[in-house]
Amino acid sequence: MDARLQFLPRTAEALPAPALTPSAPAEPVVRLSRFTRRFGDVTVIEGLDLTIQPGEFVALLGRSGSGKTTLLRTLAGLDEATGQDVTVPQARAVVFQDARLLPWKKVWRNVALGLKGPDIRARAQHALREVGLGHRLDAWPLTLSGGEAQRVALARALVREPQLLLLDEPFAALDALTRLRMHELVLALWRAHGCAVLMVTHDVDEAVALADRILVLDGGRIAAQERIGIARGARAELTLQLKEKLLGILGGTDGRADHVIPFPHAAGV
Ligand SMILES: Nc1ncnc2c1ncn2[C@@H]1O[C@H](COP(=O)(O)OP(=O)(O)OP(=O)(O)O)[C@@H](O)[C@H]1O
Repeated sequence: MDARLQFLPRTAEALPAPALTPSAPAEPVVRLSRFTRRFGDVTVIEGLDLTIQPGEFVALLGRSGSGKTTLLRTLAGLDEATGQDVTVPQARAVVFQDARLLPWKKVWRNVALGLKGPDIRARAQHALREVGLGHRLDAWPLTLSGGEAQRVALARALVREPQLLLLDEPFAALDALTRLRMHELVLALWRAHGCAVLMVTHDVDEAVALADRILVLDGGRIAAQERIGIARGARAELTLQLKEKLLGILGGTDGRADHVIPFPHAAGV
């Protein structure tokens, strides 16, 4: 790890989200041990170990086809993990690149999907307020912008109070300004809810801006990881330095990990 990253003090902003009690050593929310996934003869992930602590914000980078979505789908329970040692919390939620709203259900009903009880509209309303869309409760999904639809998808995830929030390139389809606003929103929601986050992204800048820890998946394993022990507000000057390092690992030149020339694996972690 870069010495500058290692020795800069952690500030309050960089500490885990507030729902945690620092005195109680918490169990990890995710524990994968020697996890392997094959599709036919092709091994996508091999012998991968991964632990995520409560309240931790982890970004997962990797070239196209490196298995990021496969790993995320396993953690979401959407892919089989037969015979594997996989520990994930029951309370988990996923947000994909596209919002996947049901167009025939009003916005609040999309958020409340699967919830039970007399107060589900109020719960959906609360979640929609959190993402700044309290006024679009009765709107139809097709009347929303792309950014608004992703906010609804976030509300739908958070209304379930997940211990683990899985984000699969959630901002990739948004314009640059909307993406920056969504970064601020996700950080605010993460702090308010105290859940652990695993975010798949191709965007090194996004990973540096948001995460406590960045993992690079390559060759079916975690090829590198970086911990960022400084406040998010103070990261701008580090971005270039860290970006160069991560792009070196990914073998890229333009900030998008899927546009890169093959590069030898970095040292394991
Ligand atoms: N259901 C499946 N059947 C067969 N092969 C699959 C299946 N799902 C994924 N794969 C293969 O596994 C590999 C990893 O796919 P995955 O979608 O996890 O990669 P990724 O890192 O998320 O890629 P991208 O960045 O392009 O989204 C790819 O080669 C893909 O073709």
